[in-house]
Amino acid sequence: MSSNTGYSDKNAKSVNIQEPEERDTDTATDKYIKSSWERCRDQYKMTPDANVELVSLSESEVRQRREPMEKLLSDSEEVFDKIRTVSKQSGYAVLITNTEGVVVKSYADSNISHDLEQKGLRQGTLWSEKTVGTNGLGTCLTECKPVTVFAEEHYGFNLHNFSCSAAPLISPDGTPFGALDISTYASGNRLYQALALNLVCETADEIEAIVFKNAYAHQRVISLSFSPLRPETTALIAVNDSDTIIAATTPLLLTLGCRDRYELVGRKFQEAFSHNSEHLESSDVVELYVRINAKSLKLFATLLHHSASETQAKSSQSTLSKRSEPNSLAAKTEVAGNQAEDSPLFNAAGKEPLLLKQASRCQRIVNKGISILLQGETGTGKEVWARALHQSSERADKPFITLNCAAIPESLIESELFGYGAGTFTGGLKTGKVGKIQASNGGTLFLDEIGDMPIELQASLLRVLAESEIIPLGEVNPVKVSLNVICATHRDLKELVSSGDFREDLFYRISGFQVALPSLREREDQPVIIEKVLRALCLDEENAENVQVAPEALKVLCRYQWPGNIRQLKNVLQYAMCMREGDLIQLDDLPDEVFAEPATIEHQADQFSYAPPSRMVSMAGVAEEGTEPQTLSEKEELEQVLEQHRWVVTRAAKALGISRSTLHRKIKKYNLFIDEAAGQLDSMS
Ligand SMILES: Nc1ncnc2c1ncn2[C@@H]1O[C@H](COP(=O)(O)OP(=O)(O)OP(=O)(O)O)[C@@H](O)[C@H]1O
Repeated sequence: MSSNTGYSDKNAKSVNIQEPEERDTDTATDKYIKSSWERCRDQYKMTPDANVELVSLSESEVRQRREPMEKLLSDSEEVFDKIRTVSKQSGYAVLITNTEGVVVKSYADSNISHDLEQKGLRQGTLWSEKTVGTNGLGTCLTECKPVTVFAEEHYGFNLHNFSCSAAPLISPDGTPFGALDISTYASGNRLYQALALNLVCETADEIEAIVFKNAYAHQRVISLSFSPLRPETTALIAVNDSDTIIAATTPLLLTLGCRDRYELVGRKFQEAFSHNSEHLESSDVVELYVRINAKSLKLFATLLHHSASETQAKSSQSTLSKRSEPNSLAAKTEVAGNQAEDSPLFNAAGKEPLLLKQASRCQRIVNKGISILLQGETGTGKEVWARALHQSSERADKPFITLNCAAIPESLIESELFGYGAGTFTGGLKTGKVGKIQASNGGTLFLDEIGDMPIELQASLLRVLAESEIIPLGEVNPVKVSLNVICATHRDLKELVSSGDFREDLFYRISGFQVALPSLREREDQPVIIEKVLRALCLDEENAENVQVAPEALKVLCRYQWPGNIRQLKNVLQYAMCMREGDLIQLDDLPDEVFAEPATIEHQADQFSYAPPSRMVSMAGVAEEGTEPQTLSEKEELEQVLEQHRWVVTRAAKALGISRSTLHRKIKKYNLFIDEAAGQLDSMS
């Protein structure tokens, strides 16, 4: 067996080898088949007379690959039953692979499909294009597009008997997580295969919709269709509490003619559809207009379900209105009145109106299993807020564990998080170590500076969050954990997602509800915060209970820009406490930094790693919107590489060493949608 497959030779079984003839790529009619033949010849170095062998994985290797897809397979059982019924009648085998092309599940319900099983169309075989050459599953996964590979379109001569139609299975973040295929013996009639491709696409859409609804079970999900009488069940959109579109399914993107999912995802629903999604009511069909790529379309929207916070708000409102009808204003007042103003969250909010509102919202969702992401500059009180959330929750008497991803070396984050078994590391503790995740079991894990988490670890964290179990390093048995994770960052995570430095699926997993903590200079309650921090410091010093800030000193403090926010304020007041004589902090007691002009403050800001999102430089070095295009040569280089890669964005991005979304933005920025290229553009990649 070829050694580059990564699978053990002992499992390799070859099938039915014949001598193929020279393959003329110009005879391939379908553009995907043509590109695939070229890849086989040029990239995989498959010579036309090479043997095409099938790799069969061992049962445990297959189990390992099926495990992450187990939930999907059980959730989609009904959909699989439908396609199995059709396949049984028509003599097709149904195959589901992971992204490597390993068949993790197959159904063979007819005599023909049993026969196909014997030929290798069964669980455990590997159908990656790199290993087998042009084939339905492998080429579909490589192109990330539905394809039919009919008879002699297969690169391997020994596969010419087959006809396969496959469609990618797309996760809510737009990345494929596998492929679905139906295959049979090739007959002379291509029409059957066209129908098969249709069936496989529709089934893949239904599976995508199921995964989507599960992933956004706590968000507002809306279905959109062209006809009020036929509500589309697979064209779905998820919108968060701020009315921002956070995900859309492939059928919807195709319906709208989006060339890129970010033509929709990330936009405000109100701006895209001229309607606030909050105003959609379940069961009512609402007519909407959307404008994408200079095309205006009429659509019909149905709200499938509310977000968790809305549902909660609605149920508490209805309870209240039952008690205090007919005056709904009175009900609202009662909600406000019920909030314990001295609760940890209200205490952290001070008198800042924006934060008081957030405190009230957080109070409602804190025990609802909704992940909360805290965003704000350094020193704005993200950890204080996280602790307040923990103290306000049902987990208050359980541990609150913090991990600052920016403060420890990347190489240690994994063992800090997951812990390790006895004797796992040379130099590690002999007894092993319990990781932070396990230590926070039942309580709260606060992941500070989540934007600094290494990308490889993000996948492991996502798995832990999805499955609520960890496997400590060097151990084999998983440990169940009850997790409440609060994440915080001073970085613009969306920007990191765009530049490929932060996983989009993790972003949505950790940001069920976002709290933006304002900088100190933006706060309306500066004097209140100054007083509060001063009082806390006075408690630490004997006979300091009467210390006050003189009015002119207070004016200077309120005018200052505070790049280091409340942490810096604390340091400044500590200094002033040492300098003061008597009970009054005077102008002279303040450090020089607070007299700096705003211009110098920007410089200081860098020292405090103060980086407001609007000034953030993207990781891939892309100029921000509105800035001048960098150079003409960058545009030329992009065009050249895109041409080389036939406008398959995924491949071109890889060649350029940038993420797909960054390349999409550059394509837009330089207006590279020339007509003939636009047609070929790998839009959904
Ligand atoms: N609302 C508040 N009232 C009083 N002190 C506060 C408040 N918020 C924050 N502080 C103080 O400011 C300092 C910084 O707070 P905290 O560590 O929570 O900020 P942060 O945003 O998590 O910072 P970083 O991003 O650098 O981790 C701490 O000393 C904290 O006690």
